[in-house]
Amino acid sequence: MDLLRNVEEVVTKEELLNMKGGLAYLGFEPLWPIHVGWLVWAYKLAELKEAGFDVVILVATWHAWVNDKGDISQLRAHGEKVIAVLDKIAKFRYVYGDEIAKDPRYWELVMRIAKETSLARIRRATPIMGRRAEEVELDFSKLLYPVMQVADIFYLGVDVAVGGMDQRRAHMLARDVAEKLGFKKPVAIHTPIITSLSGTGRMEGTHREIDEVYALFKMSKSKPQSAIFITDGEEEVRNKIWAAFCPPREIKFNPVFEIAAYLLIPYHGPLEVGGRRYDDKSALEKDYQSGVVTPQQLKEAVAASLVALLQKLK
Ligand SMILES: Nc1ncnc2c1ncn2[C@@H]1O[C@H](COP(=O)(O)OP(=O)(O)OP(=O)(O)O)[C@@H](O)[C@H]1O
Ligand SMILES: N[C@@H](Cc1ccc(O)cc1)C(=O)O
Repeated sequence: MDLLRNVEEVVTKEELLNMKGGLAYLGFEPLWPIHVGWLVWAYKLAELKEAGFDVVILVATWHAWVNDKGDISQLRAHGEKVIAVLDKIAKFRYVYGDEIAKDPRYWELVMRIAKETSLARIRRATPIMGRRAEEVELDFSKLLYPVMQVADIFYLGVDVAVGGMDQRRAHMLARDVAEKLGFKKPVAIHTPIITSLSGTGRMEGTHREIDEVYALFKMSKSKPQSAIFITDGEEEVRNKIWAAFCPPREIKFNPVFEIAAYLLIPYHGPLEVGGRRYDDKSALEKDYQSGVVTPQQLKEAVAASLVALLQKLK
């Protein structure tokens, strides 16, 4: 099993390759319906499980409440629906944020981590909650969110922290604080992010770090027009893909190409495009960039394959 395939970044590869199993974790804010971007990490977690890791998923009810996504009981109900989909991919273990928050030891960890962290660093970590630093100024609880996410890692005893690229600041903070507090330093695996179906628009004048760019322009359930939901029917999927941003010969921030490259080819391949079969993303990349594969061909192929994949998860 190649754990390094279809990941954007591993910190560090050597540490991961030297591991013989351990606890891998990912957290999500439970809100239904989820979009297809989530499948990228779900399949990576399934690979980790297959490789012998114990995989625990944190249903982050508390964090989602802090992030204004609903009250705890509503969020738990959303979480159940997400778990029903993940169950079709692999049997993972689940813990709930509101359960671990009942333990005083959890809050002791929060305080110890906060003591080792500057306010400036916490402000820079807000992409992990899908927000810009300016947005959290009026609600102090949101500044505790990154500290809680790091506390989750130590509380659960995580060896490998998994998340999309927009989550990297939590994991880098956990690595730094682990050293200061003498805790186990987690390896971080960051999976690729699928861009919003409407693309990024014009990005000039925005000198942003890459994880901020991802947080702003990713396919996101907060922007329903940007996303293909797991609940979308065949016609909806086809219409959305048909209308999606998909510039010819351009693969960067091209959501249709990314769905093919990061989701369909690795986990539901091979992908049949314009009469050719692709079981490796670099071949499709080359053919798309040279114009051998057109946006229309790519859209047709992605829509058909995605409809079939979603069918399996319903
Ligand atoms: N577009 C995407 N492509 C790939 N992974 C994603 C995408 N969006 C989110 N993720 C990953 O899914 C996990 C949950 O993220 P998050 O709750 O922010 O997703 P979301 O559904 O877009 O929510 P929101 O709209 O509230 O930001 C994180 O690990 C994140 O990196
Ligand atoms: N920050 C994550 C959710 C999360 C919450 C707590 C964690 O420990 C990990 C992840 C997101 O927005 O999706």
